[in-house]
Amino acid sequence: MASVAAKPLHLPAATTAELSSLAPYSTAASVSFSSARSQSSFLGLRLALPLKTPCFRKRTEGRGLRIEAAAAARPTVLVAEKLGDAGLELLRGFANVDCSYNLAPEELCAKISLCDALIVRSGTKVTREVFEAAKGRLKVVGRAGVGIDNVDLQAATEHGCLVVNAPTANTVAAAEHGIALLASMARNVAQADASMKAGKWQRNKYVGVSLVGKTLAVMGFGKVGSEVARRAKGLGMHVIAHDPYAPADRARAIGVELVSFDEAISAADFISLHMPLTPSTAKLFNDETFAKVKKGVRIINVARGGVIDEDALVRALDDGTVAQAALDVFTVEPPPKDSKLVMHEKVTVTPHLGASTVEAQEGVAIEIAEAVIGALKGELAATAVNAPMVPAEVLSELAPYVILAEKLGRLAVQLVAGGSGIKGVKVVYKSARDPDDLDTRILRAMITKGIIEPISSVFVNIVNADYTAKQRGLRISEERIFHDDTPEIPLDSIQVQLSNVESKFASALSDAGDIRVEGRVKDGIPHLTLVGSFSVDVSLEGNLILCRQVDQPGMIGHVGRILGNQNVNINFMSVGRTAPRKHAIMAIGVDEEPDKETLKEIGEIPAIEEFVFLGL
Ligand SMILES: NC(=O)c1ccc[n+]([C@@H]2O[C@H](COP(=O)([O-])OP(=O)(O)OC[C@H]3O[C@@H](n4cnc5c(N)ncnc54)[C@H](O)[C@@H]3O)[C@@H](O)[C@H]2O)c1
Ligand SMILES: O=C(O)[C@H](O)COP(=O)(O)O
Repeated sequence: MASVAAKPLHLPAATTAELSSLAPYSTAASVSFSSARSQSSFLGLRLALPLKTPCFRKRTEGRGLRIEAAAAARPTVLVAEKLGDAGLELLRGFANVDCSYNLAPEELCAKISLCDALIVRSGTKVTREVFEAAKGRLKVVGRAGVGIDNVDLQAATEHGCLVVNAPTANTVAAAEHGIALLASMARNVAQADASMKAGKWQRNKYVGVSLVGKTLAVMGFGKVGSEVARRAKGLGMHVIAHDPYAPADRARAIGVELVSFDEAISAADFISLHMPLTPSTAKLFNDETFAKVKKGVRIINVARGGVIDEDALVRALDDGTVAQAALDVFTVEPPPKDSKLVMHEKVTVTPHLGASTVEAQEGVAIEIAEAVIGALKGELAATAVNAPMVPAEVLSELAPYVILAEKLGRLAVQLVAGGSGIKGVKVVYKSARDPDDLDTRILRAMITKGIIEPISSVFVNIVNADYTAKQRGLRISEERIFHDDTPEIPLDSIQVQLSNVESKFASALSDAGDIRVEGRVKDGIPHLTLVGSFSVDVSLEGNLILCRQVDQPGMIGHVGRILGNQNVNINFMSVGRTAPRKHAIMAIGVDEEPDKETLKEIGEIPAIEEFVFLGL
């Protein structure tokens, strides 16, 4: 293989396509492309650049290109429920913040198309209608808390909208509230308080039960459940837990035994609920379940109202199966004023106060503001709910491979002859890493983006890549090949194969008849290294002309002259051949897009057998 560098390499610069993709948006800050590129590329520029007025100036800085928004336009964040001041302050430093609380569903739908981000707590239903009404502008929904059962995740994913939550800042508050309800229920604090305020002194009526030595079953041994368990042990309780997905050693470490569902509910004097509301936990506590509990059990729920069949609970309270219940959450919030459950004398209630401490709300507000700002900047949030969580260090290591992956997808799809329809995509990663040490989800998403975006109006990002591929009937399979090299480098090469398609450039077909392109990262720059069965070596910047020719002297000069005459700048040229004087492939990287006449002239060179122009 001969490789001729016609010009020194440039670091990746924003292409014409990228610049034009910025057009419908303006931005709060600047987006810069340097050798490693900004993380905005991972989620797609449209996620990073949310606003409307296009007003960019280009200026070269060192070896990269920087694009800055000349307009002072900023993204808009709609805060639909009360959020702590510290979080609001952070948001205001970056975006226009509209705090509009208690919006009716139609008011939310009316506002949302003007917003780039929406922040809610548990009181706002973010339905499919909201995503549809957003008309593609909404880039991120931030749930200032843990439970995301009020957000239609499927609709968010289909619309390429990232959902992030604040999963840790209210854990202790919720656990403390669970313990507060446990203790106050056992000692009838709320009932006795109401009675005294009604002028009564009922010491005999409000005899309670002790906690020490009693068995508490923690149902759902996650963040809140394990904190409740820890505290209950401090109160001298015997704690068991049921959680089908919790590791036994985590439970053992705090002296808690993990048991089956039936064992837990039949042994417990107190049952505390801490699982999420999902299709499999909805109404998990029902008539059938209450039939198995120890008679006179007491139940605490600071998880979600929907995990209990509330009518069944009223029946169980009425017949004494359940002695008392303490509830912070309800199937419908707020519950109806005449709710039998809320009004039941054996029930202690609070209006979803689990997360409502000053400390927790400050923490949640900061956690969600940071996640939303990060997402608007195009970074992958560590608390993403509907996208793969890729740690920052992994992202930065994979940055050039992410660009390579998208470009290979873009190249491969442009080699398909119209009408042949792509079905199967195979990606082969060659790496010295153990498969567990190489997270390819983001690479797969970017290949999908590269394949789908040039042939459709769909905007693909890491959130909706798998969904969009499935929608289009695109099957993407991945294969790892072990490469005997240093595992310091995450990948040796990425190969993209499109099966069962015809190519407009027959030389791109492998012996098996698949379109095949392979690339590597060299000095941080993505390179194309294989087309069909031909080795080449060309940096993936700007545009590419691929020619198959009879290998003979003067070809490089001939094509170079035609391009030069039209003032088309060549940034790289590489020739790969099967054998001297047989067939060769010439890959030419060009900064500008040659006009049709120029391309025709190249095609008319007698030794050129086929050629194709590819925009990257
Ligand atoms: N009342 C409040 O204000 C308040 C505050 C915080 C959290 N919450 C709610 O508490 C719940 C727990 O929050 P978290 O932060 O601990 O979440 P988490 O994800 O850390 O823990 C949930 C646990 O439930 C387990 N689980 C799932 N399905 C289960 C099942 N069928 N049976 C038993 N366990 C199951 C999971 O394995 C996980 O360990 C959530 O519903 C959350 O919305 C309420
Ligand atoms: O899931 C949660 O984080 C809690 O239920 C808190 O909800 P809230 O933010 O509406 O108080």
